[in-house]
Amino acid sequence: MPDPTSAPADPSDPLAPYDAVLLLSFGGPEQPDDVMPFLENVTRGRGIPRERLEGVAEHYLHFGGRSPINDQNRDLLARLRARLAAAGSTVPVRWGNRNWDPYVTDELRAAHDAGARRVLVVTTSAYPSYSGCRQYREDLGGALVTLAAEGRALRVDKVRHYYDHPGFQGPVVDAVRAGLAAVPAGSRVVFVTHSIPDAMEDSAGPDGHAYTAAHLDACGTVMTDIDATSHSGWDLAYCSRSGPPSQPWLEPDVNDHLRALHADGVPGVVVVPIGFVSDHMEVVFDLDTEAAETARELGLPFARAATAGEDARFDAGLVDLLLERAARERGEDVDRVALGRLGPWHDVCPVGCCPNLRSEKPAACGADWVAPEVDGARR
Ligand SMILES: CC1=C(CCC(=O)O)c2cc3nc(cc4[nH]c(cc5[nH]c(cc1n2)c(C)c5CCC(=O)O)c(CCC(=O)O)c4C)C(CCC(=O)O)=C3C
Ligand SMILES: [Fe+2]
Repeated sequence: MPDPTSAPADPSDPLAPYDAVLLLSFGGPEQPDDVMPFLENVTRGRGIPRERLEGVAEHYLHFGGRSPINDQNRDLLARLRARLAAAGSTVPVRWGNRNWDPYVTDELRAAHDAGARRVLVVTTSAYPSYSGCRQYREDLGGALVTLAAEGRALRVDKVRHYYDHPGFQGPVVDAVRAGLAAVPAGSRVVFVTHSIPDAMEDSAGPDGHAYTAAHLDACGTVMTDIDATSHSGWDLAYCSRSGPPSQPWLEPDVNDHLRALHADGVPGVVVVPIGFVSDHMEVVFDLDTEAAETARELGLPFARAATAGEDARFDAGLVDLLLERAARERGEDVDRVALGRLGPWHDVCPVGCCPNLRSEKPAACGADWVAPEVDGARR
């Protein structure tokens, strides 16, 4: 296999015109000493109360101060490299994060120094919202501004959201089936995603409410593939609420919802973390620890369905999306595969999509991005 971190631009590469790929993720601490600095990175300027931060620090320390997310991304990176190489691409693939080492700015700088000028980004966030879309785009934008001031000119594009892609939904269908096989007949399917402030939901996407619309569409589409006699319906619930208590966030909380289902006489639940692509801290703490404990207290049979990220169809789907976007950039007419009723998400986010309600920051990969002037001669 060619060196995955340095390869020249090649017009015959299936990823042309791109000359680098960046897997962009959230990041997480690797050891106990990283926990507080990581949490400060995540919450800087976000108005999160100190008590919430200390509570979340304990979740991480409960798991040895190490988030599972980085190793999951290392594994995904290796699978993307292998699959792209098998597809005949020699374009280097890197991994960078918003909130922890390896940081996105450092990875883009290294990509530039290895010769890259057009980078295609794929994130580990499947749905639109400020947190899942523009915030990643702002960090890319900030990185490009920093690099431009250093004389490094780069262009980045981002693959469309993939909650509606078969590479994401196929594994979820199998996970729901496996979960239902592990609980009593007539159990309820409880899809779970990250809660966000109501104000973020109201403004998600170009016209608002795109976060819940995308989730409900994905859940409904997955359920069309599930035997209707094997369950007693489905709902969408939320986990990981943060922010001050005075601020409304999306509800119901998954724990409250399990209590309500138990009171209704539901014989069991399959909790499906459809909002997350891998078993990171929200899944292993908020669902496998907290929600599982709630179910145990209620005596409610409980199964937690797998996330999509470890399934081979997931990395195959991301590679299809990378190749699709490259083909579209070359002007080819390619079919944009999308399940459900909403149609494929934007390749380039429209102006004002998923706004930052706190401050205006330049965000890459959108129609409102203005490339910074590049200083010096290194371009
Ligand atoms: C929509 C969404 C996703 C899914 C999309 C995506 O994947 O990006 C997501 C993912 C993740 N969130 C993560 C961790 C955290 N999120 C926090 C805080 C927040 N998340 C929010 C939303 C989301 N978050 C919001 C609205 C806040 C409040 C602060 C703000 O308005 O910005 C905080 C601070 C403490 C707290 O407030 O809970 C932490 C530590 C990790 C890493 C896990 C690990 O280490 O394994 C991952 C993958
Ligand atoms: Fe989060």
